[in-house]
Amino acid sequence: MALTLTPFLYPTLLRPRPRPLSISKAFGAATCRCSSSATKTVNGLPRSRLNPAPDDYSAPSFADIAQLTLSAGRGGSGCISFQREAYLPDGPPNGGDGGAGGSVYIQAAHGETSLHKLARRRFVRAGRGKHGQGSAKGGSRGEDVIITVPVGTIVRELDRQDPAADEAVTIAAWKSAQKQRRKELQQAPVPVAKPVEDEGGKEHVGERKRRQAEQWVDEQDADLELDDPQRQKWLLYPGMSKSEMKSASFPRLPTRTRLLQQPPSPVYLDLSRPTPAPILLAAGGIGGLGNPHFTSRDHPRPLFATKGEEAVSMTVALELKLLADVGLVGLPNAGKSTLLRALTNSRTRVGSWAFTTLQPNIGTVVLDKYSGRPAIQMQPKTPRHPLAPHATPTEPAAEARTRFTVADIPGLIEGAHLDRGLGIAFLRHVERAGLLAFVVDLAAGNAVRALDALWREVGLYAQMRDDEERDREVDSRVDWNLASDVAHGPLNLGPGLAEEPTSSPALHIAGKPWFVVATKADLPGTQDNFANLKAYLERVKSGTVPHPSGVDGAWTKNCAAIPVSAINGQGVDRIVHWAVGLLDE
Ligand SMILES: Nc1nc2c(ncn2[C@@H]2O[C@H](COP(=O)(O)OP(=O)(O)OP(=O)(O)O)[C@@H](O)[C@H]2O)c(=O)[nH]1
Ligand SMILES: [Mg+2]
Repeated sequence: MALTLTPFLYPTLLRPRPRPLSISKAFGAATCRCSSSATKTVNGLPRSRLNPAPDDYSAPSFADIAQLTLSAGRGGSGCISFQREAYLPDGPPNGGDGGAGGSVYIQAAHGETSLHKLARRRFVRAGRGKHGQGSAKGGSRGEDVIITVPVGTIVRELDRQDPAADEAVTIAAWKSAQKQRRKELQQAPVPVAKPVEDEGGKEHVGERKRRQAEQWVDEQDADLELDDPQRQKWLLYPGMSKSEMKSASFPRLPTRTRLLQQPPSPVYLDLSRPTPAPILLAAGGIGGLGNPHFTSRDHPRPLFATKGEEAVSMTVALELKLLADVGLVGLPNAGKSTLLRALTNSRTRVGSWAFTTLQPNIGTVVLDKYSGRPAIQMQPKTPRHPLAPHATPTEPAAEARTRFTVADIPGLIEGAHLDRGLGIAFLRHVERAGLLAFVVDLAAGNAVRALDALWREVGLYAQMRDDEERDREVDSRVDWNLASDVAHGPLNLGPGLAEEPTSSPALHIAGKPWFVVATKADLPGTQDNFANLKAYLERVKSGTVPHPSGVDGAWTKNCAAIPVSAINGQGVDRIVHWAVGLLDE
C-alpha cells in the first residue's frame, strides 16, 4: 500500500535527480552565458567608452518636479503659574511665554541636481514652539527647516491655509458687525418695564427710561462680548469651572509684532541663481504670553495666558529647469548621449533604439590644459544675458572660462508638443541653455527635414511657454529688492541680488544662438546629406530661407553644421571651440 501511494504523496522522491555539476563546469557555463552579452564589439565596432554596451551606464535618481506640503510650526502657549514657596503660598504670577514655531525656508544651492528626494518626502514640517512653564521658564523655539533645491528651481504656491490671517479677517468682520449692532441697539425702542416705586415716591419717567435703556444696551453688549472671536485666543486656568470660563472677563489683547512676516500669496520664486541665504516660505506662529503679562489692578492674579498662534501651511509645486550652457536637442537615436559621452566624462546610457535616454543628463566639459583643450578667454559681455547661467554680478568680467555644461535630454519626435513620445516635458531643461545644439543623424534620412521638424517642435513649445508666462501674474514674482525691507516678505536676500532685472520672463528659445551637430558622419553615404544641410544653413544665414522655427527675429547670425563621428570621438573638439565661441559672444 505504502509503495503504491509513495509516487502520489512524495513525487519529488521519485523524480530523476539532475546530475551533480562540477563547480568548474558550472562556472564555465555561467561565464559562457555572460560572454555572449559581453561581446567585444557593439554595433559592429570595438567596445569602448564611446561605444558602450547597453548595460554600461550610470543612472542617478532624478526628478524635475515635486509637490510639497509645508507646515510651519505653531507657537507654544503661555503658562499660567504662580510662585509658591515656603512662607509664600500665594506668590506673584510667574508663567513663562511660549516659544515661537519654526519656519520653513528654501535655498537654492549648487551641488543639488535633482528634486527626487523632495518628491518622495512630500511633507515638510517645521518644529512647534514649546509651551511656557512655571518659574518664568519660556518655551524653546521650534526648529526651522531649510529646503535645499538645485539652482534653476521654480517655486509656485498652489494653496495656502493661514489661520492667523483668517482669524484677523474674522475679528475684523466681528468688530464691524458689533459696531453695526450697537448702532441699531441705540436706535431701537427699549422694551418697557413696569414702573418701579422709588423711596421718595414715583421716579421721574424720563430718568427711568434712560436708565433702563442704558442697562439694556449694557446687557446686549455683554452678550456681544461672549461671542467675541478673540476670546478663543485665551488659555484659561484648568481649575476654572465652565461657568467661570464663560463669564471670565479679559483685558485687551496686546498687539504683537512679528519678527518674520509671512510672504504675501501666491509665492512665486525663480531660483535661477544660488541664494546667499535662505528665503522664507512659511513663517512659524508666534508664541503665547504667560500670565505675568496680564497683571493689573483689575486682575492682580490673572488666571489666563494666551495660546500660541497657529501657523501657515501651504502646498508648493517645485519645477526644476536645469541650467546648462549647451542643450542637445535631437530626434531619438540621433546620437545625443554618445556625443555627451564624447564631450564629457558622462556615463549616460547609449543604445541603438529610440528613447534610450529617459531623463536629462548633464555633463561638464572641462577646458583645461590637461585634457588638451586650451582654457578659452571669456569675452566681457555687455549687457549680460539675463538668463546666462553661472554669471553672478560679483563675477569678474574677463575670467577665463574653465568649464561649461551640456544637457542631454530624451529625444523629441514629431508632435512632441502634443505630448507624443516623451512629450515636451524635458524641453524645459534646454529652455534656459545659453546655446542649443541640434543633433542630427546624417545616416537617418534627410538632415534638413530632421532639423526642420526639431525646430518646429521647439518653436511650438516656446510659444506655449510664452503664453503661459504672459498669463502669470507679474507681481507674484520674487522681489529681489526686498532685502532692505524686512516687513514686506521674503527675507535674507543678499545685496548682490538687488540688481536682478525684473523684466518679462518670456523665454525666446528661437532667439538663442544655435548650431547643428551632424553625427554619424563615419557612416557611408552621408556626405551628400551633409552638403545639403550645409547649403540649407547658408541660405538660412543669408536670409533667403526663413528660420526653421518660423519665428520672426530668430537667431540666424552664424548657423553652422559641424560633422562629427561621436562614436570615434572625431570632430568633437570643434564642437567645444564653436560652443565656447557662441557662449562668449
Ligand atoms: N556609427 C556611428 N554610430 C553612432 C554615432 N553616435 C551614436 N551612434 C550610435 O547610435 C545609437 C544611438 O545613440 P545614442 O547616443 O543612444 O542616441 P540618443 O540620441 O541619445 O538616443 P535617445 O536617447 O534614444 O534619444 C547607438 O547605437 C550609438 O552607438 C556615430 O557617430 N557613429
Ligand atoms: Mg540618449
